[in-house]
Amino acid sequence: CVIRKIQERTVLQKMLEHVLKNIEKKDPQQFFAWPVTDNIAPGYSAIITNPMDLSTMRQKIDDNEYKDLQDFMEDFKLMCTNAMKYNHADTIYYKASKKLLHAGLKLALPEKVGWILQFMP
Ligand SMILES: CC(=O)c1cc(-c2ccccc2)c2ncccn12
Repeated sequence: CVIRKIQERTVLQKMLEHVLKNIEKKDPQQFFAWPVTDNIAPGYSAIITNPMDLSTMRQKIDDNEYKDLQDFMEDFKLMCTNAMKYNHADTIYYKASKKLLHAGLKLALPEKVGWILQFMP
């Protein structure tokens, strides 16, 4: 049997996990929790060429695909701007994504995460 090596979580992964958890708290309706499907959003995959959602971001943290916080925040901004592109400004999804974008950017400010940067190699 192949013993799956328990990967050590890097300091960066722990920090991104912390930011992600706080972003998830800002999306109680879980609009951003999973990939948007063409079933719930007609024509979505034709309009949004680079889809992104919180479950995909979590998987990328686990697979250590983010090289730094900025890299992670690029995916977060992509997720929010996708919603503002597909949904009209008067929809709950557009409004929720705008609110989430601003709340999420604040969570990534140095005074929010700076304390951990001192532990990074
Ligand atoms: C994020 C987004 O664009 C979105 C999430 C949802 C959504 C709705 C219910 C449950 C989960 C996601 C959605 N529905 C229709 C059109 C767009 N959306």
